[in-house]
Amino acid sequence: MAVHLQSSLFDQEDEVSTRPLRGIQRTDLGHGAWIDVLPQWLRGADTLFASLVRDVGWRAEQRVMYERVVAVPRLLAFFGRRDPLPHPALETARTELSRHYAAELGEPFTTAGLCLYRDGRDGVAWHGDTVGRGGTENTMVAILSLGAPRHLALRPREPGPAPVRRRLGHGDLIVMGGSCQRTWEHAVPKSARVTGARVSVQFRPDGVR
Ligand SMILES: O=C(O)CCC(=O)C(=O)O
Ligand SMILES: [Fe+2]
Repeated sequence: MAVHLQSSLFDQEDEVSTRPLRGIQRTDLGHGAWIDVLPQWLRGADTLFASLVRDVGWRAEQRVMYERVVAVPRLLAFFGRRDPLPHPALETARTELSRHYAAELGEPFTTAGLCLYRDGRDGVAWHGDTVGRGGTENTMVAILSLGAPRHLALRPREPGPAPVRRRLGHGDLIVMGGSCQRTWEHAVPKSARVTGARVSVQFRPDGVR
């Protein structure tokens, strides 16, 4: 697949590994929601990005909108708890996240959802991950971002707290936690300023979608 990785996204270590999660910074969003952010969590992000773009069986999806079938503007792949992940570094990343959040989350991260945003015309509209337990229970969704930087925008469902926006760069980690999936919504807005492709890897516990 012809996707473009900016040459300024330098992280050209061949070996892919994660840095300690110790320094992760929490922001309380209000309404019981929070985000944790750790820039440059991953070393060797170029290698992992290239490998995922090349090796993952990306699927185009369609959905019905205003009675018409339209293409979902991003490519997708999903790995359930028993599926081998498409790169060993993702297994390590999932294990590290499960260890770091064990006490607070009370269960491990198990599944991995992958999205490929081919350029700035791809994006995802406002939503919460509420298909499963995230609609009724506190949970966590951890996102590793690779490739061209994109914004993750967050807004509360009920008025009160101010919306927030985080620029997710190559190798960055963001974790949405607490009530975030049911009391807030998130989106990756389309943008004419985006210069290349981005891969997002979302780790979730069982039953959260
Ligand atoms: O691209 C991202 O990091 C967010 C993806 C997302 O919100 C989702 O797939 O549910
Ligand atoms: Fe989401």
